Amino acid sequence: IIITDPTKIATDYDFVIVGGGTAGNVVANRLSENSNWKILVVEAGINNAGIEDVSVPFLGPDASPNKPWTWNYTTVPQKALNSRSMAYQRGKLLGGSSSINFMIYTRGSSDYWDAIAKWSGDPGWSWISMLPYFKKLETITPPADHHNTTGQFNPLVHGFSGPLSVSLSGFASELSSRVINTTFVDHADFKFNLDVNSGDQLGVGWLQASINDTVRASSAVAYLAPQFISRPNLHVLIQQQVTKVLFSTSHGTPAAIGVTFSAGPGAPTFTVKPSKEVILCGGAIGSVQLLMLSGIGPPAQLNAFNIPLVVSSTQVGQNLIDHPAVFNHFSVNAPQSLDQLRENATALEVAEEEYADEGEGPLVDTVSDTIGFFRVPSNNSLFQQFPDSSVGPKSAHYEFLWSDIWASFLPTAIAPPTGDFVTLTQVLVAPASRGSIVLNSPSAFEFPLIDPGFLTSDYDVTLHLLAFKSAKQFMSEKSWKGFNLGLAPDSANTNTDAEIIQYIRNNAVTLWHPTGTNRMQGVGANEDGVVTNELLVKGVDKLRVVDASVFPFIVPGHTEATVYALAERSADIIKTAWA
Ligand SMILES: Cc1cc2nc3c(=O)[nH]c(=O)nc-3n(C[C@H](O)[C@H](O)[C@H](O)COP(=O)(O)OP(=O)(O)OC[C@H]3O[C@@H](n4cnc5c(N)ncnc54)[C@H](O)[C@@H]3O)c2cc1C
Repeated sequence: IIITDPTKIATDYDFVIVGGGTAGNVVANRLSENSNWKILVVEAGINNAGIEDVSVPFLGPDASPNKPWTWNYTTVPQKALNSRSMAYQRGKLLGGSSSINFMIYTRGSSDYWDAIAKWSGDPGWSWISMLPYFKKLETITPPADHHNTTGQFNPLVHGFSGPLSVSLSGFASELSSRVINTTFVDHADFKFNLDVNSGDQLGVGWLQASINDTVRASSAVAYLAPQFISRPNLHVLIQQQVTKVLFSTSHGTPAAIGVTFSAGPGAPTFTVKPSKEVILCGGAIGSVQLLMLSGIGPPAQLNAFNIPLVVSSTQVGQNLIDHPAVFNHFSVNAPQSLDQLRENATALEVAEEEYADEGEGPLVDTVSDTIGFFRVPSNNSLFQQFPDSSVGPKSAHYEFLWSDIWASFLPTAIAPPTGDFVTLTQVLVAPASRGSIVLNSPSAFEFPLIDPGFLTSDYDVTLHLLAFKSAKQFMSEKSWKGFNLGLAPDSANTNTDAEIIQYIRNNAVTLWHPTGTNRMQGVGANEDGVVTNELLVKGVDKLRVVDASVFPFIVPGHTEATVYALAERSADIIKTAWA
């Protein structure tokens, strides 16, 4: 049941989940499988239903920022990016960021999950233990054009009956054939990978996306589908922001007993008290801010705003990791490129009609349909200066995505009015730089200060430089002769290493993957983690965090699939704890 009037909620909940985003809806769905438990989700944003920008895959980049359904954060000036600030939006609607993201579905590598298991001392986080959760959460669905997908993914490592639809591209482009062709006829560095989600991610393969036929599959679409949201024991309250977690401190360890929430500054404040647990699923920014406002965080920061300390937890808001990306534009000899959709209103109308009438055409797809993961060779001099940042020998340092259009998230990289382009996006998936989130106000309605610390490690600058050279090499292989006409003017001044580095500092943007700000406790780690391996907040009872903030390091890939799997396992942990 979706509730909009806060006075209509019940008084006898077992669990209160803060945030109906990617993780929150998974946990709500799984806990409400037990009809003896009553669940309340409190979501700050609006309902996702009926928003076109949020549903049509091709419009993904238009779903944010500065929409009524986004948290319009910006970063502080990034000193290693020539002091640029950038938009740092998150989804503020049911589905959270899974309702506004680009639907790229990557699980990371087996190394990644094994590294979390080792870090936390919990074998339940290992690849072998998490693979069943990935299978449980997904249903591989046919692409919109119903082409034969044999040889484009490995069905043995996938699920076919989970809530979340995952599919391959449903609109064939000349670009993707060239990308895949490069792996067969060209350089050995660029090998084909049948399935980058098999645990072995290295190489180039077909991209899997959280799309169901012609529409986005978000955690709201999947986990709050009619058959689930109709459960009488699952209540989802929208447009109410949780402002504080309440603790009982009467005896021994403080225990979370409830939360307060409100529609905004000046609006009435309400309280709800579940009998079992409060579960924070507010995301890597929201959950951090809420913990601090509730008295859990670095004491000096809380003191600065006169917030009474409940538990000193120095790592809340620290260890912010994100993926910096550079969108490289190549002029191409491809009159059929998707650039026509942004240059020619009639072409866009035709595509919209094709989408509406037949469920086909370019609008069924997200920004890319191929993806590649690569390592810098171990004999590179970089590793004489710096330790290897990758999570293991089978894991990438950088990633490529190819788009059949001029794509950019930089206000200054404006698309030329005419011409055809390929965007090769290079992403640093194993960055060494770390940032932080700190409070800026004691009010829940003021944004915290967000500093991803992009490229503050020189190691990351060199990795991006190497990735850029590798991107140019890829685009000059035999398969691209006559097609690739060279770098577009915005990246033409990149002949020397110094020029490339300047170009990277001027052009790097976020891929919106903030991770790690409430990280799990490491076994024997010198520094304190915020949550245990079972995601309980250390130092208090009956409070958990289940979202992208708990990962101790960042996935070499995109974050949504990892959050879905994390939430699936967390639901099992919670069910076992209260069995
Ligand atoms: C523009 C963009 C593009 C992206 N592209 C991709 C991609 O292509 N592939 C990919 O894998 N990942 C992508 N990501 C990242 C991915 O979507 C996120 O990492 C993931 O969805 C995070 O899940 P979460 O559950 O941690 O947080 P979210 O999904 O953000 O959920 C948090 C929820 O909590 C709510 N909330 C927060 N605070 C409160 C509060 N105090 N009270 C009540 N509610 C609250 C929020 O409104 C939100 O609904 C992208 C993200 C963005 C923003």
